Amino acid sequence: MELKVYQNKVKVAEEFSKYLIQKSDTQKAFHIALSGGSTPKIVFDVLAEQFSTDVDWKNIHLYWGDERCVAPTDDESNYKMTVEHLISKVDIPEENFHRIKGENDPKEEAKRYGELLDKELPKALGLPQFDLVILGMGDDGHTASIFPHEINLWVSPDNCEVAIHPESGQRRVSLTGRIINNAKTVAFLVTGESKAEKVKIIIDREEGYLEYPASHVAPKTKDLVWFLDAAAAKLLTSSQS
Ligand SMILES: O=C(O)[C@H](O)[C@@H](O)[C@H](O)[C@H](O)COP(=O)(O)O
Repeated sequence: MELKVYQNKVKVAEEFSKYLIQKSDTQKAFHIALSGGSTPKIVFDVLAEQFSTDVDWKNIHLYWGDERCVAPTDDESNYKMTVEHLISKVDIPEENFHRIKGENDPKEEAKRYGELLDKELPKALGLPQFDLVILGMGDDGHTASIFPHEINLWVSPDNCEVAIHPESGQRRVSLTGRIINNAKTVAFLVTGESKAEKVKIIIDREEGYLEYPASHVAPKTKDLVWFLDAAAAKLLTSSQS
């Protein structure tokens, strides 16, 4: 596991953009699972506005790690956010992005998307393999849309599951642990003081850390990188950050 700590959200966004450019510069299809949330929004803005010509978008294939069960025009939609902050600003072919259809019946969509991954992604150890999975982490330690109250979904035998937001009751379709941990690389994008306590508990494996889904992110390749701002990393000892 590697920790990369930067002064603020914009610096995290700039440095992650450079990291993504370096990782995806392979002249062949690069499959990414995107996250929702406020941190990726800033990353997408910076990537689109400062680095769009540095990425060979025809080789980039975008998927989502989770999606709210809402229409693609709904302000809650991760797809809508990604279109507004990234897709609409870069020259990525229409056939290169594959949204989770939040307007569909959740169970049927979880099945459909799971089958899409089986069909479209390269395989490793018999499972679909992303080149890069981008994850956020909620204040409660959730990641993708696997929440602490449904942590059993992490070990689902399926590629995708239907989850329920603990406060709003909103249904979501989420990748499960078997796909996330089969990725070549997983990058957390975590910023803000509200994350500091869980970042410390999870990274230091403090008592009770396994209650938090984010602590179960452990790619088999061991290629796990945390991009943190100083606020989210403030409780880590200096040797770690
Ligand atoms: O659909 C979502 O909301 C995200 O996938 C979710 O898992 C997000 O990454 C965390 O809630 C952190 O969000 P912030 O980046 O806004 O803190």
